[in-house]
Amino acid sequence: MSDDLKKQAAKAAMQEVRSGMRIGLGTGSTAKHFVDYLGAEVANGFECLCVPTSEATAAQARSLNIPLTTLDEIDALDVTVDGADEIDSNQVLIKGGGGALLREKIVAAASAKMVVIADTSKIVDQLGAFPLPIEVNKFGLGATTNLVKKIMNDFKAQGDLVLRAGSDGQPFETDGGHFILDASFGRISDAKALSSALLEVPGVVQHGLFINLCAAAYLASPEGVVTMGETV
Ligand SMILES: O=C[C@H](O)[C@H](O)[C@H](O)COP(=O)(O)O
Repeated sequence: MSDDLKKQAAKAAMQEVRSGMRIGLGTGSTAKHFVDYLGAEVANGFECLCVPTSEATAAQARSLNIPLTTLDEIDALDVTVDGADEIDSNQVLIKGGGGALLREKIVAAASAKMVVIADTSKIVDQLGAFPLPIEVNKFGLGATTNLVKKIMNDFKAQGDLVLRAGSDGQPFETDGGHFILDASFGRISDAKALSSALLEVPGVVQHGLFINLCAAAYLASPEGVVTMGETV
């Protein structure tokens, strides 16, 4: 997706925020543009209190003087704006391509409204072409991997399960100190059942299926920004 389309989606979603709001800040190359736009507004006197979904977003927000807090200091947010790897017509998402899915899901669930920003290439008829990120505890990695493989088999996955590697070739470590398994399903026909099955595995911390969390989406195409769900 072109950077310009990411910017257009992020700019369009700025209409979701008002001065005085408590805002969740997503992670990734699209969310980064939203944080830039928000930072420009803050420089002009816009007031907000924000919770970042990753250390990377926190660093960016601090550099822009965006006031930050935590979900220990406040227990609810008005809105969260975040990217996605896939979105279907029911606004079910796959997220976690950047490894931030756990904090992203915690922040989205604490928000009155989650807004997705992406380009229209992220819209899919059926979820699953993008490998599903599954965040797992380091302890018992082999046993957890076997149980996840069994679930993939039960759900007729068409691809492999891969331990994500970082740029140094070592296993990628999340902000929470966990590993990520990327599960290539090919197609996911029952996201709810898959979610439940994965969460039954003791070593699975969380997965990247976001169900009943996304309320609205701004999706940019070369022809303009289309919306899904309850935009303002
Ligand atoms: O862990 C990362 C997040 O879920 C991202 O929001 C997602 O991967 C989309 O990222 P991008 O906007 O860079 O395509």
